[in-house]
Amino acid sequence: MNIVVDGENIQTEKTFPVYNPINQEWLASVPDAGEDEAKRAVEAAHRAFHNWKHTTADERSVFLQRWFQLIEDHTDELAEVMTREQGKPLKEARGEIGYANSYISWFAEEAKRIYGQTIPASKPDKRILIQKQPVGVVAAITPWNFPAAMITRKVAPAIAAGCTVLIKPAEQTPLTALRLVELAHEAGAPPGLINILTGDAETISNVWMSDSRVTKLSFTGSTEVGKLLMKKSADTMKRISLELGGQAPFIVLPDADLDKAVAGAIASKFRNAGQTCICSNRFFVHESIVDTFTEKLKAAVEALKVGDGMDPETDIGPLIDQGAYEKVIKHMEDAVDNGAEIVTGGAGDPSEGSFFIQPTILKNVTDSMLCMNEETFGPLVPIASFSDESSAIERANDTPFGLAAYLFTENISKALTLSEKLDYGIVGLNDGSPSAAQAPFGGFKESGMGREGGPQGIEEYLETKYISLGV
Ligand SMILES: NC(=O)C1=CN([C@@H]2O[C@H](COP(=O)(O)OP(=O)(O)OC[C@H]3O[C@@H](n4cnc5c(N)ncnc54)[C@H](O)[C@@H]3O)[C@@H](O)[C@H]2O)C=CC1
Ligand SMILES: O=C(O)[C@H](O)CS(=O)(=O)O
Repeated sequence: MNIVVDGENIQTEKTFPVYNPINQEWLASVPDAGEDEAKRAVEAAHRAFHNWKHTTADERSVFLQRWFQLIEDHTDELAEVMTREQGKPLKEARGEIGYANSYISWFAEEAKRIYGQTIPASKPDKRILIQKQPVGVVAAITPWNFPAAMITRKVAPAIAAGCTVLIKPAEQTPLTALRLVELAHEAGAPPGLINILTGDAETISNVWMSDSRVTKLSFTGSTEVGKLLMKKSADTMKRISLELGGQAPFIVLPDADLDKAVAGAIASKFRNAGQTCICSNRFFVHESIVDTFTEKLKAAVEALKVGDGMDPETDIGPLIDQGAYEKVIKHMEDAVDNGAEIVTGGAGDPSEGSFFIQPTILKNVTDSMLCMNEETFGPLVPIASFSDESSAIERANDTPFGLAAYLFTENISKALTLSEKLDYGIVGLNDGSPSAAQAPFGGFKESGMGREGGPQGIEEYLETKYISLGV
């Protein structure tokens, strides 16, 4: 696989391997780009920006539609690449390609709706005109858990807005991103519009973060790295969008439809083997229904099949690496050591190089346990009970994170009033799968800043200018 800078396929002397997380099988070696390539990419993107920003909305939309169609036509191929490098089940990978593509189709339309304004002036001899202009060269740094969607969720609005892009995908999952960029060039991307580098994250990002020609950073990943990049953005005052960690509460009120709540728990917890930033992480279930809910959830969890993502029957693949595996086991063991009980699951596969963990439910969980205070990022369901709603909301909000929360109730006034009290950017109300390209995805507090998707998503790549006209 090649990286692409200024429309050219580039190889480097040094490369690094990409492995299949299910068996550590070598899949490919990709360029280990460094400072020189990172600088070349900025040159290319900056040069291309001075052309791309003058394209019409229709021209940008037509390019995005062509890219969309090529991705649509290559769904099976892209999904297989993703499953092999990331481990998620093929059916989920196909779903992600469709989800990733929905951002391209959404912003192919939004490109044509970048409206300005005129504002009535306070003086008769003035006219006030508001315009939106592209922010410039965008650095996009993305995580391994959604190797396609996290690319298009940034690149599509940036291009629609008239920007050019520098992409650094996660080292664990570069192959999907490289293939997406290949297809973008088949769709007619001009040289320098989309540049993608694989290599040492710190080396590449240090070049981009210190170059004032890079005017925007869009990052998705851990809060720790997000904070680091936010600091590095200050020297050149880059505009920044950060989609960071989560620690979603999942609250079940006594009047909830328990079948809906169980379906919502499965959807919000086990997608990508629990490796999504909006996965439910802490379950708060009213004491009057906690036993029934737990039994129903146990039956649903025990029906999930753990295995090779290439097997169409598989529901849960391996975790991405040893570190991810060890973190989930640590959370599980800490909870049991402090009094939690395993309802089902509880086993990992300790054989070397295997990162499987059985989907696990813990009951009698208390708020002091690690799994209730850290993002587990794995197939673990810690269930704590509550007696009154206000304490449940208070405990749900008691975290530095504020990305997604889930609430199940059939009482509409409780649904609305309690959703309003949840300090989260996303609330799944009787819904375990809130993500959609039409919705502004993003968090409060240390879960990040800015929004991706929805009408707000393109604003991240636009500057607002007003022209004061003397008449
Ligand atoms: N809010 C959201 O939408 C999402 C948040 N996340 C969060 O990210 C974490 C898991 O994803 P990871 O890929 O492990 O996160 P990560 O933060 O380690 O890596 C994300 C990206 O940042 C790069 N990176 C790592 N260290 C860097 C540095 N010092 N300078 C510049 N770039 C650097 C990586 O190469 C990768 O491309 C979890 O905490 C998860 O919650 C992940 C996906 C989506
Ligand atoms: O990386 C993630 O966890 C995604 O942002 C979640 S989603 O948008 O795919 O739901």
